[in-house]
Amino acid sequence: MAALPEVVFVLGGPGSGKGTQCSKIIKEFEFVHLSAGDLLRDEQANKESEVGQLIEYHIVNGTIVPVEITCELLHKAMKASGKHKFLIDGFPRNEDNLSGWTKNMADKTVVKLVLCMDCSDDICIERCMGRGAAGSGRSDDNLTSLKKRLVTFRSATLPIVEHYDKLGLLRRINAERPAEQVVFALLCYFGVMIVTVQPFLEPRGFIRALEFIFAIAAFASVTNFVGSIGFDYDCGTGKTEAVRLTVPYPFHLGSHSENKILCGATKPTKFTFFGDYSSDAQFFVGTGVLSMLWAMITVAVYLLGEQNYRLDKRLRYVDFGLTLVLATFWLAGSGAWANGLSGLKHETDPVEYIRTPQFLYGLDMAKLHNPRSGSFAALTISVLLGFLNFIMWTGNTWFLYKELKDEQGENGVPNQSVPAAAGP
Ligand SMILES: Nc1ncnc2c1ncn2[C@@H]1O[C@H](COP(=O)(O)OP(=O)(O)O)[C@@H](O)[C@H]1O
Ligand SMILES: Nc1ccn([C@H]2C[C@H](O)[C@@H](COP(=O)(O)OP(=O)(O)O)O2)c(=O)n1
Repeated sequence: MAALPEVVFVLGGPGSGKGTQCSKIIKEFEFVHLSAGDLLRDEQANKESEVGQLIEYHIVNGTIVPVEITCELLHKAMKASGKHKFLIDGFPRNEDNLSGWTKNMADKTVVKLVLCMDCSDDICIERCMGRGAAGSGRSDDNLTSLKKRLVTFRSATLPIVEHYDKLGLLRRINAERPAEQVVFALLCYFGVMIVTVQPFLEPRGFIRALEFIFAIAAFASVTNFVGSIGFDYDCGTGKTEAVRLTVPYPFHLGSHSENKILCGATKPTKFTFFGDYSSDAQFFVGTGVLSMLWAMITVAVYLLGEQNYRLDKRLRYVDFGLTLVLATFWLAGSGAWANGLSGLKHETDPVEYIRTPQFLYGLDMAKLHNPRSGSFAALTISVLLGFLNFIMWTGNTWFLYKELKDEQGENGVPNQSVPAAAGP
């Protein structure tokens, strides 16, 4: 099922800079800017509109137009854009706006964030008067309308701001600073809330973060493993000496030997194993390292370049292809490593070891007693982690495939692939 359209509301007093900042945000982020005030002014300017006069009355008096009108205009504009992410400025402005939105749009959209532009009345008035003097042509950029609008903002809009604050969706911005500083703060919020967290709330990003952790866990449990077996050596003087032989990664047992001085002898005794399980272990570890690297690269891309990732289909095909290859590697690697581990356990069984004279160099086997085996649990867990990785990478292949397919429009045009048009 396709995700619901996302909405960021931008609130603030008249002249606080909502429109100015929205037009800067959409240059950096793939959002469509919809200004409730602009939509109402356009409707009011439409000679055929039945509600034009009603809108004009509210605008001049600084009061709020009934939500049925505003919500329908917003809904129409959202549908007409064909896009998925909206920056809605100047809405919801009162209780009526909020309940109308909740009734008609709450189940069709997700509100991701509410930005509030904090600005003193004096600065708001100064900016709106400046906007009027610069030729905005707006019937409400005059002192009388402005004073009424500020009263409306305080009495009707601030409770809505508080409502979103309680929901944890509100971000306040000091809008009195120069526009460049304000936009910097806003872009940080967008970066953190929209770009950083969002990809990890979707299956692709969430599973990729888990894959990163589980790939490390899988190969680290093999590379960090140092197993051991032990037994006692009878010195023949009533004394025994404990012998411990290590079984280190990469488990090329034939080339690993240990020299031990036993019972004060002048020459050391060489102990070795037979067998080679290094190719199974190294293939498994290699798959883990490759997976970790790919997960790291894609996590960085999701974090810093989610938009580019969505826009560039080649990137998504590469992600899909490599994820599929790594899923296959995990299956092959885990299977091979499970088989290798069972051979390794057999080869390093201490009971067998002390009974097999040809493995020992000039040792009297009758002097070896009390075989002790170390724990291989970490390696058993690594096999399980390998198969878990296989399941995750296969699952992610499916989600990446679904994403590629879902975002394919009717004519093969990706639904979200075109950056938003510049706003007003
Ligand atoms: N940070 C700012 N510093 C100075 N002037 C600003 C700033 N932000 C906006 N303005 C100016 O103030 C006026 C009102 O801005 P606008 O974005 O239209 O506000 P709003 O949409 O909140 O009514 C515009 O003339 C704009 O150029
Ligand atoms: N949700 C809304 C938004 C605006 N209006 C009306 C009433 C407002 O005073 C005017 C102008 O809104 P606009 O957002 O353009 O005004 P400012 O950007 O805050 O100066 O439109 C409304 O009735 N309901």
